[in-house]
Amino acid sequence: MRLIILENAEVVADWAARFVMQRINEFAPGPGRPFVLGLPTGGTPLGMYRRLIDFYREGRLSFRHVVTFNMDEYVGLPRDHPESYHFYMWNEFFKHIDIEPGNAHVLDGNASDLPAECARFELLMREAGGVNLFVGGIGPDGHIAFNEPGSSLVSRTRVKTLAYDTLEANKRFFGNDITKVPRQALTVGVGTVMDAQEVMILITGAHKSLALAKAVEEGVNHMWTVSAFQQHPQTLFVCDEDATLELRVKTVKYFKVSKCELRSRAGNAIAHLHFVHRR
Ligand SMILES: N[C@@H]1[C@@H](O)[C@H](O)[C@@H](COP(=O)(O)O)O[C@@H]1O
Repeated sequence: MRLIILENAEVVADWAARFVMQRINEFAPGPGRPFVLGLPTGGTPLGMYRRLIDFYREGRLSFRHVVTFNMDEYVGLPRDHPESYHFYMWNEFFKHIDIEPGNAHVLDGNASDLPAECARFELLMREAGGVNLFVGGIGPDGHIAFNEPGSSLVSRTRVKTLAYDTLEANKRFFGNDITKVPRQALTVGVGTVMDAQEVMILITGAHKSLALAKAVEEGVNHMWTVSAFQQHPQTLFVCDEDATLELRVKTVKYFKVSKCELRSRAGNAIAHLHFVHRR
C-alpha cells in the first residue's frame, strides 16, 4: 500500500490524471488490446476528469482503445436526471474525449432485472480481460463505491440499500432534501475492485480524515470497507493535507513527499513514486 500526500485537492486531481495518463500510455492499448479503466463519480474526481480532458485536447492521451466501467449508479433515477451517474459521466467526461460510446459502461439502475444487470456487468469486465486500473472515491464513512459499512469484503456487483450517512452526504446534490436521494444503488463489490490489477483511491477534505485514518492505520474492517485495500498488492491512496488530520504524525511523516520531491513531481511523477513512497 502506498499513501501519497499532496497539498490540496487541485494537486491531487492533477497528480491522479497524470497517473492515469501514464498507465494508459505505458500500456499502449490498441485494437483487440484495450486498457480497462474503472471510474468513480462524486465531487472528488471532477478535477481529475478535467485534467484528463486537457491531456486529450493537447494530444497527449487517447481513449480510443480504453474501456471503462463505472463503480455505481442510483436505482430508479432516470438516466437523464442531472444527478444520475450516467449523466455525470457523459457530461463531465465522456462527451469531451474520444472514447467509443459502446466502451463506456455504466450500470443501468433502471433495468427491469437488477441482479441480472449486475451479473452482466461482472461478465463484461471479465470479457474485457479484467480491470487494469480502478480509480475510486470514498464516502466520509469509509465506503468505497456504494459498499456501505457492514458490506462483505468479498462482495460482487449487486443492489445495495444506502446507509443514512450516505443519504446525508449526498443530499447536497438533491437540493439538500434527503427524501429525494434514491434509497438504493447498484454498485461494484469490494471483491470486484480487489480483482483490478491496480487501485487508486482519491481522498480529499477534512470530512474524509477519519475514514483515511481507519483505512490506513487500523486493521481491515468491514465497517470501513475501503480498509480492505490494505490487502491489495497495488493500492495507492492519494490524499490532500486536509484528509490527513486524523492520521498520526509519524504516519504522515513516513509517507510524506518532501517539498523538493514535490517540485520535481511534474517531471516524472511515477518514477519518483517508486523510491519516494514505501509500499
Ligand atoms: N457512491 C459514491 C462514491 O462512489 C463516491 O466515492 C462518494 C464520494 O463522493 P464525493 O467525492 O462527492 O465526496 O460518493 C458516493 O457515495
